[in-house]
Amino acid sequence: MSQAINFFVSSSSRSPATFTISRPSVFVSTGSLRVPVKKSLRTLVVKASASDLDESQSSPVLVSDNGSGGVLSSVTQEYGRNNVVAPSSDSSSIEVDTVTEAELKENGFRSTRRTKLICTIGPASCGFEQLEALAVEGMNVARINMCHGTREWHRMVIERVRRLNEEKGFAVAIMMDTEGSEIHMGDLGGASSAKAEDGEIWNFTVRAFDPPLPERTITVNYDGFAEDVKVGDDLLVDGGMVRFEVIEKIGPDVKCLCTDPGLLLPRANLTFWRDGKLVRERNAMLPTISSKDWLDIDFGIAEGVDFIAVSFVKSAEVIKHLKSYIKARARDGDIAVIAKIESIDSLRNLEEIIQASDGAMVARGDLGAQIPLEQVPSEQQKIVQLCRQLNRPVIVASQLLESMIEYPIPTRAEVADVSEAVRQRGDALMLSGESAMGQFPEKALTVLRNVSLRIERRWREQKRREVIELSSIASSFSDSISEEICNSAAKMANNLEVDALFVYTKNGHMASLLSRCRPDCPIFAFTTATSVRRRLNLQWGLMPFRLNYSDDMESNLNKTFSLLKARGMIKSGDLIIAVSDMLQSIQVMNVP
Ligand SMILES: Nc1ncnc2c1ncn2[C@@H]1O[C@H](COP(=O)(O)OP(=O)(O)OP(=O)(O)O)[C@@H](O)[C@H]1O
Ligand SMILES: CC(=O)C(=O)O
Ligand SMILES: [K+]
Ligand SMILES: [Mg+2]
Repeated sequence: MSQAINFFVSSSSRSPATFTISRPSVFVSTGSLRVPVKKSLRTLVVKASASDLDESQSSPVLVSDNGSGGVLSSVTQEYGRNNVVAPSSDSSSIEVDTVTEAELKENGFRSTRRTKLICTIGPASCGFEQLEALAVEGMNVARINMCHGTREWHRMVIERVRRLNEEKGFAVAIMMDTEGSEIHMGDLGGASSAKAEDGEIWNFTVRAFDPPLPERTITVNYDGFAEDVKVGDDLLVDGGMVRFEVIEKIGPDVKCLCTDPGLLLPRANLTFWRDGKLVRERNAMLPTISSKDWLDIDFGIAEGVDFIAVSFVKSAEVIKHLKSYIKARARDGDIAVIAKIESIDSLRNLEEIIQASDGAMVARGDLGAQIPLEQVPSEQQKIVQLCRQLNRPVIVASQLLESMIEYPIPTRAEVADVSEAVRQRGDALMLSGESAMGQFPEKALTVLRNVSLRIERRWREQKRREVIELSSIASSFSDSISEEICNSAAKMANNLEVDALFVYTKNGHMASLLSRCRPDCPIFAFTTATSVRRRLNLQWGLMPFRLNYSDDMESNLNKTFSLLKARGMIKSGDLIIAVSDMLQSIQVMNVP
């Protein structure tokens, strides 16, 4: 007979709620239905247990068959009996971005990309057609960096992305990245770059100038700079791209000798080192969110960005503060806050920072200017793993394809670096200069996409399941149930080799719990809110759909099946597992 495990869990919406897992078992018996679910020889035999057919128990049976065109469960049997079919005349529709739809149709479920891609938008990518080309190529999130450009410029980019989404059916989310108040150079008086030659003396000053700047002059944003540095200190631009030695201090001016020549870029980061150690003087006391950042944050809230990435986070407090600020001000209060891990302080308080935030970014550019470069890869791995444990999306950022700023193909080493980030199963990869001001933004994105697809496929083919043991993160009993359901559903999905996981989730939490398990199949996440749908764009393996649905899972499933079938995105016989945060159940079924 079929093996069923029934859990009785209190529930408000249905009477009496039953949580049932019928374990599929291979057996032959009259009345059971045989369903070939895969091309392999495996056969799923399905039968409703007595309790499942009990009319008083309206919860669904979980393993079911579509042999006769219906889904077998107490509820769907009613559909079958009364010839109630899925509400195909339902006027509501299902929204999914055009890229996901095309990918699904062309390559099928299994081959869709799981790793998400972020592009920093700058002069090389801000045109409507350029943005469209990136969206077509798979950009999930567009990042605007408030270190550069005016608010008007950023508003224009946001408007274009929105228009692209509305007119062309994309679902590109927007991430705003704050400037933060670490020490950096000014904007070079409008020049795009300046060359510092070996042996030249440059003046680093905290004085303000009207452009043009005097020759070999660099303005510094931090007033305490001239007091904090000492003669003999090393001054590193962008973590060592150009190096100077402090030779003289004259009031607000600091004379520096160029010891490693190179190109100075506007607003480049500055660090100073004494006896081989990073100097953290009063600049360590600078606020993480400056007054300019607060204005930018107000701008981001007003524009309704999806994510705010906070630069140079030092502690969890600033994240908590920003989250409550957003909650009080944002219309739907759901801008996700991403903690950028790019300083020594953020590494010291890593766990509490990630715990407080809605996601994290391994911002390797500035991180590599604060810790020895050889330490960056292990910190990356640690952050990626910790985010996975704590169920926070994680972005690996900076210099992934740095050479593609100038060249149409990447170096082998860059491809290896991207592969490693994909292999670590980070949620997202980010382009910076490559897409903001490089010569080949689309080509760089294509490289990220192709490497992601290949590594993900190889992983699946090798059946390299995670060794990572996911610890429980739930803070309430009901969260524990959700977590157990998602862990079990993901495991079942792998073992049964199902085509897709379906998750019905109002706030996205169940979807993220499934994503955390990194299952072999893609996860279709159905949510009622457009903002949640965009936010889920950042998470590994999730394909976010917007759909209106009810508390009745059976009708939701039928509605989804008919809408997706009509769009050619699924077909009869596809095997899926469905979970939802309304009715805590796991259902395994073939698409009727
Ligand atoms: N909006 C913009 N306008 C002009 N140039 C930009 C813009 N955004 C980015 N860039 C250019 O692209 C480069 C890389 O972008 P990126 O966002 O990584 O900035 P960054 O200066 O390295 O700072 P961060 O540490 O915040 O990432 C920048 O140094 C800048 O030259
Ligand atoms: C992305 C970023 O801020 C960095 O790498 O420093
Ligand atoms: K920034
Ligand atoms: Mg940075």
